[in-house]
Parts: sequence; structure tokens; C-alpha cells
Amino acid sequence: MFKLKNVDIGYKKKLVHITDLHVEKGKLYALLGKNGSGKTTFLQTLMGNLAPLKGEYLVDGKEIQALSKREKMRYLSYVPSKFYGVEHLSVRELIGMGRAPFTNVLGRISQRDNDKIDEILALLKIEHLQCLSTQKISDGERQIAMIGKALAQEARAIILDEPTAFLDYSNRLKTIQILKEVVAKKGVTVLFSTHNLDLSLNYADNIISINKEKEFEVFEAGIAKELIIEKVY
Ligand SMILES: Nc1ncnc2c1ncn2[C@@H]1O[C@H](COP(=O)(O)OP(=O)(O)OP(=O)(O)O)[C@@H](O)[C@H]1O
Repeated sequence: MFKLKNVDIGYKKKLVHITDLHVEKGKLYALLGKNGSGKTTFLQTLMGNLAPLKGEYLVDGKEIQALSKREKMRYLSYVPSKFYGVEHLSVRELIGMGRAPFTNVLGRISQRDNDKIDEILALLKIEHLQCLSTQKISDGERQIAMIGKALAQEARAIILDEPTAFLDYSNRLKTIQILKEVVAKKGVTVLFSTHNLDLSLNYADNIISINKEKEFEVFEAGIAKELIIEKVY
């Protein structure tokens, strides 16, 4: 689905090189790399917010820059690392915001949009939170609500920047399990950056790592933890 060939990424000067990377449909990818190695920079490049310094980045065979904003929304949805919530925005309304590509110019939610939101609340098992303010739920619940918003967009890929960074162990596990379930049930591609090596090795289909030589490498699940540590940290 996403293909990057001989790409240099970075802000003005090269941070990392990608020789050949193919992100496939319907898989769960974990992105690992040291602090400052370029994970967020890569996610911004994938989202089309930052142009590669050189090389080719294709989405379904098309140059990312050639896609309209609406087309990009059909391919890519983004979950930032931290969302603090908004007092007057309920969980249901937050998820509804993900329907933006489908609502009319006034942003009115249709019956089809409401059905979709109900389906997502049920899939994520957060029906009981739907009327609560996004400020009055826990960090873990808010992260799952944000995944709901991304799902509502019905994009083919969900990109998450450190989705487990502010969560305790049980919520980290729950979030990754939900992402795995979303991949299995919806057939979307999910790619998340993380510092959690163990959860990545246990749940991701593939590990994308930024190694010490500032090069991208992709590994299948089952790669030895020691090898990743040696190459990346
Ligand atoms: N907007 C920006 N403009 C210029 N340089 C930036 C910008 N954002 C990040 N950088 C630089 O790019 C480098 C990589 O940062 P990035 O945030 O991509 O790393 P990271 O792997 O996500 O780090 P962490 O694990 O600490 O979140 C850093 O040296 C950073 O200073």
C-alpha cells in the first residue's frame, strides 16, 4: 500500500535513509528507534505532512503529493501521542469528528454516520463512555476513543505516534490488543511508533526499526529481542 524507495527523510537535512520499504495492507507494524532517531519525522512523512528530501513515496502507486486532501483522508488517519480532551466534547462526538470526509458541508451527522459510530463503540467496547466528556475519562479510555475517531474516518491505514506512551502496563496491553483486533476485523493497516519492545515483539506482524546507522530495516515477527536491541539501541 505504501512504498518508499531510496528516500531521505528529515527537516532540511537528512535524518534517516530508507532504501526500500513496503507497508502492506492488513498488517500491524511497530516502529522502533531511539529517542530522536526520527520516528515522528517518519510518521509525518508517511502522513504527507513533510515531503521526503529525496526519493519516491507512493500510496497505492500514486505520488503522495499528487493526492488531494480528501484522497489522503481515505488512505491515512492519524492518532497523536497525547489528546487532553475537550470539556464539551463527548466521546461519541469525538468519534463523530472522524466522519468529516463523509458529512455534508455543515458537518451534519447522518443516520449512516450514527450507525458507523455505534458499530465502532461496540467494537471498542466503549458504549458506556459515549456520553461522557473527553476530559472526564482516563488516559487509557481517551486513547481508545481516539482510535475510534481514526476508525470512523474509514481510512485504509491508521498511523499512531506512541499510543502507549502515557499508559500503565494494563492499558498499554489493552491498546495494542485493540489495534491487533482492528487489523484482524477491519483489514486496515496499523502502524504505531513505540519504545515498548516486548509488546511490539509479541503483537506486531512486522517490526520497522531505525538502526544505529540511521537506516530503516524491517523484520518479521519472531525476530530475537537481543538482535533488535543490538541493532537499534
Ligand atoms: N519541526 C521540526 N523542525 C526541525 N527539526 C525537527 C522538528 N521536529 C523534530 N526535529 C528534529 O528531528 C530529529 C528527530 O526527531 P523525532 O521527533 O522524529 O524523533 P523520535 O524518534 O520521534 O524521538 P522520540 O522517541 O524522542 O519521540 C530531532 O533531532 C529533532 O530535533
